[in-house]
Amino acid sequence: MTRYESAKEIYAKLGVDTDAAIAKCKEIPVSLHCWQGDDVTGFDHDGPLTGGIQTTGNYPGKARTPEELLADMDKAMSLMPGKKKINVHACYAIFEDGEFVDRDKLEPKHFQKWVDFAKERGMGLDFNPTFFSHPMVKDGLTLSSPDEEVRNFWIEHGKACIRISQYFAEQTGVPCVMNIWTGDGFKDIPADRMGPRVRYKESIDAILSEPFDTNLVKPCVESKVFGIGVEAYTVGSAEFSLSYAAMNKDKCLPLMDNGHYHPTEVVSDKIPALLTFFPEIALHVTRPIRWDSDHVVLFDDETKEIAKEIVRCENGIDRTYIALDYFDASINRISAWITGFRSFQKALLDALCQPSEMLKELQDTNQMSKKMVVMEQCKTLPIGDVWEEYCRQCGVEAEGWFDEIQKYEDEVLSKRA
Ligand SMILES: C[C@H](O)[C@H](O)[C@@H](O)C(=O)CO
Ligand SMILES: [Mn+2]
Repeated sequence: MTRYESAKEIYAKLGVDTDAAIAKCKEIPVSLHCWQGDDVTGFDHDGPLTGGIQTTGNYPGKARTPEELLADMDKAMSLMPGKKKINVHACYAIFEDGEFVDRDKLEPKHFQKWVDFAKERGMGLDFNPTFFSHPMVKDGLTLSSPDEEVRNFWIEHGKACIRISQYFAEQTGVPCVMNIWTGDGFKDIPADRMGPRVRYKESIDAILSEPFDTNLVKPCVESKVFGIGVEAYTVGSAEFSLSYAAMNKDKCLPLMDNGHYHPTEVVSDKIPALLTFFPEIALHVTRPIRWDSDHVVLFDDETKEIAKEIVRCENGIDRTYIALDYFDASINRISAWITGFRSFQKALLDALCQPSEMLKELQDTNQMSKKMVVMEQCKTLPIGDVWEEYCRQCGVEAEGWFDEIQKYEDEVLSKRA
């Protein structure tokens, strides 16, 4: 008997069909963020990363060109099991022959290489307007700026991104999630907390007035508690973003990033709360350490709980758009990509292998002692053997893949100046 056959029998005793779990896991798309590959630099500016987020570390070999980034992404994806989408930020526009247009003038053609790349690999694309690392971020503000010229520039950027998202969806045949996040806020106590929020609301309204097919483009608003340099006040707070999405349910989704809340809050508990009211939601899965530090996602307790809620909630898998969002510049970036993606895949597989129906029944019949005992039992089930089988069926190694990364580092990354 193989290890998988033995594991299958152990799970079956709890009513879990591991073959079905493996088959389901292969169907769930997880969006891989292009920005882990170059520390959120992009191709449309030379300046540093600014606007409330920060990468730390200086590991050699970062991608410097579109060709290098796409090659690195390909290498990373070749070692990941499961279904992927690709998440692109607007600052990753690829210009041909010295052409340059500013963010308010971007067109689908500036992302044609991304579209070709995704289509060749049978993947969908997600998109993000880039409201940071740009001179039009004035006094730390974009869509909420009191300066009309600044606001209009960023509204035009947002509208351009809606058109590009629609193009992505039409080209790939897969809906495109378009996430609006700005770092707008203040370092110290504001005198006017409402004015920026009213302007932010009106600016998002203006962006979403751009015509688009709501079946193809899924605009989201991402909240945040605070960012570097804007410690006192964030315009797009949790209450603001959730209220905006709730009032515009027909064309906007709430996006929760699990690094964007107070450290004792958990997104796993917020998922069923939001799915009670919203037809669809979106997630950025990350790993915060003390703050929104964007460490590489691991197979840790909260990651497992997030996956369990996606799987347990009514049609949660079909109603949740999952994307990863982390950027570690202190380690091999391709290894970071793979470790985070695999960790979330593992969490999804683990969630699909839980005896969820039985546990729910125990809860609903108030058999809490037995529920606790079974939940504890589940923690030592042989998920590693199911993972091994999942990876085998997906054509990748379960473990041992780091040798490939070391080889790529020696042969390719180390040659980059
Ligand atoms: C680059 C992303 O848009 C960014 O990380 C955003 O989603 C975020 O989480 C900012 O803290
Ligand atoms: Mn995020």
